Amino acid sequence: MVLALPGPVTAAPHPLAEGWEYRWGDSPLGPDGVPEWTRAEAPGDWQVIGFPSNPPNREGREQVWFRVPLPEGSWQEPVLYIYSVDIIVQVYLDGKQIYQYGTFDEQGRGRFEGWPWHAIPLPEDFANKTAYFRVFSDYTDIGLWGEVAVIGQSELVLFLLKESLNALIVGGVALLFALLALVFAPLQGDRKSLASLALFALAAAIMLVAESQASLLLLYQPLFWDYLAAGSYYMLPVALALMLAQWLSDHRPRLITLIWQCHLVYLVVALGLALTGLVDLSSTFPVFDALLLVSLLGMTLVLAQRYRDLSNEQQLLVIAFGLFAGLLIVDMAVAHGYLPWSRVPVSWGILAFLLAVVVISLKHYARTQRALKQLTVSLERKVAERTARAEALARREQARVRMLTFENEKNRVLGDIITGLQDCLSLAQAFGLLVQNLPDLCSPLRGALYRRRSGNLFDRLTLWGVEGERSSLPPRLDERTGVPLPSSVPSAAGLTDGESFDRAVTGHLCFWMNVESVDEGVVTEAVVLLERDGLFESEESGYGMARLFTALDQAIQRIGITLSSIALREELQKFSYEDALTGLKNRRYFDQLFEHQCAVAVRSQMPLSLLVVDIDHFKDFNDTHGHEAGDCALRAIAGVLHRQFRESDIVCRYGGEEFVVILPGAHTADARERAETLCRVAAKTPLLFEDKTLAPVTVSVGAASWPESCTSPEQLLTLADQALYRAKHDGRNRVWIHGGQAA
Ligand SMILES: Nc1nc2c(ncn2[C@@H]2O[C@H](COP(=O)(O)OP(=O)(O)OP(=O)(O)O)[C@@H](O)[C@H]2O)c(=O)[nH]1
Repeated sequence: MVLALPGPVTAAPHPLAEGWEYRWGDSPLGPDGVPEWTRAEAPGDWQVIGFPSNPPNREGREQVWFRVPLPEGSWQEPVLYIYSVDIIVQVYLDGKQIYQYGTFDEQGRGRFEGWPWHAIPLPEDFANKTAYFRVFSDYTDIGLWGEVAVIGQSELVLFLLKESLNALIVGGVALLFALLALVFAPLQGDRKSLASLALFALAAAIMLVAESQASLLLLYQPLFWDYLAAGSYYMLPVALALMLAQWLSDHRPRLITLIWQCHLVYLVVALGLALTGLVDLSSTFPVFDALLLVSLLGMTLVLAQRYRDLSNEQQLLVIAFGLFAGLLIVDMAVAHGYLPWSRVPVSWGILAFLLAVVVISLKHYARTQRALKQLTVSLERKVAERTARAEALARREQARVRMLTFENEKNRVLGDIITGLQDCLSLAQAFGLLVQNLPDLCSPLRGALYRRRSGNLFDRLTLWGVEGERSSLPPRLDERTGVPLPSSVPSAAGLTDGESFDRAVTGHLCFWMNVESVDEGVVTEAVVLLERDGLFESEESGYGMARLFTALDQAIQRIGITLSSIALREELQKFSYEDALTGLKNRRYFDQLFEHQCAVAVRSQMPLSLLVVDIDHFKDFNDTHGHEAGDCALRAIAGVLHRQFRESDIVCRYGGEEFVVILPGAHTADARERAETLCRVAAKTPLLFEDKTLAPVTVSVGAASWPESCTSPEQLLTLADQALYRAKHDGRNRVWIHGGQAA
């Protein structure tokens, strides 16, 4: 028993710690209706007891009397303060009932009406008088409970407030907790855990306030506060077990689930029965306490088993839980009289538990903040990376669009070049066109076009984009420039790797323009060298350069193919104008050219002569030496003709053993002289055939000149032919000039 009140000082509270006696049973009433046991002289067996609670040998009895002498002292408005009574009481002094709590029936029984504190007003002359207490209880405990003291009315209020202070403060803190947890529960990930914490804190707050003695100062409704205290008290194990279930969510023991379910059911059933009047609220406490004891032990057992599996934070909570549970058990033991009465600081256990939660929550908060910070940093980094990727993609896309536009433009230029080339009759004409248009195709790259002159030597045909002096592109290409020569590069088309070109010509792009001819097969007819600086300097340069290179390579291959067809056509054309046996121009060529030369002569008023040359007795020669020898003779005379006349003269085989020579600008005298020389040289030219030297053949020549022989140059052939006839007729191996004489 702890009486927290100060010692017996006048005007100070005086605890009634001594002189208590008890007596089982109920007093008979005297004729005046006053219980006889309130008279001092009444016979009876009063037993001494340390404190008027739970006298020994109860044996199911529900009625007991206590008495105590009241102390001396002077108090302002003295009251007899009793913390509480199990469960109803009447107080007598001087044979008069001075107080009653609860209703006693005729059998001296009554119902539970709450556990309020009692302030029993005392008359002024109470000193040294004996106070009698008639108590009824069908509860486990019987008698007075807590402090019993004489105290002044105003001191009592202060005393009650002081005693309740702890509970009120902790209750307020717990209520704040509950509200915070309820507010944050919907926002946090572990909302079940927070919700059960909120439930615990709320139940603890209500319990502490409802159980505090100050609550009755606010509202003197003992049963209301007791129901509130009971409900919140019964809710505590539900909230506790729910919290444990959350902590052990990985391996939630069924026992924990069973505990909170049982307590919830008990709460509803007990309060329901008490509220409907089927049982007294007081009688629900012992059962609950027994259940709570079992539950606490069960929870402790589960936690002890799982203690090692728990995190440090959970272990801290378990320790706080242990403290709280221990205080609860002590409180129960005090309440049921197993331990002497004292104020058990259950509120401190609740506070410790809540503080542990605060510490952990703050730690969690700090950790969450750190994680959030890290998440923010990593998100920002990711956003930056994605932005950079998107920008790079956009730049690449822009470059691709530029490239496509560039390629489209180049394809158009290439198309024009190919169309132009298809109209060309000769390679010379084709290269003329390339000189004009290749810069367009290759721009903005600076470069030059080289054409093979002979062997491995290439002449620069054109240069674009740079001043000649400052160009790194050489005027000629040969082995010394480092450009791979056609003979050492079997297939330029196979080289599609820019690096190969780098190795070939450092700093330049080099393209081979291959042309296929009947005579020589595939030869590199031209080389295009491009300076690679200045274009696609961005990060996509590798990509752009590779595409550009591929596009140009394909374009130049197409040009090469087109040039090949021009070369072929040129060769075919050459063959159609050339006599295969002698290599001289043929009659078709003569016909076209003679007409042209006639026109030129008339236009330029330059003289024009024509010789018709015929081998004499060629039939006999063939017959004598054979046709092969005849061919040999034809080639020999062709050679003489080729050597005897100038570049500007045109020598053609007219057919069979007959030749014609057009002499632009030659008068009759010139024609005569040249024809006579021809006759002489032919007659002296030995014929080598199959290691034999045959006798030379002679030729007869008929000649005619414009304007001496005729008015129109077109008449020259007829006139020269007539002259030839005269030369033959006159004996052959001679020259006959039309309109003149034989030579
Ligand atoms: N071997 C060879 N003989 C040819 C060729 N073209 C024509 N001839 C021959 O040339 C001969 C021409 O004979 P003719 O027209 O009678 O004249 P000719 O024998 O030269 O007598 P003249 O012209 O009067 O001196 C024929 O026998 C032809 O077969 C040729 O390409 N090769």
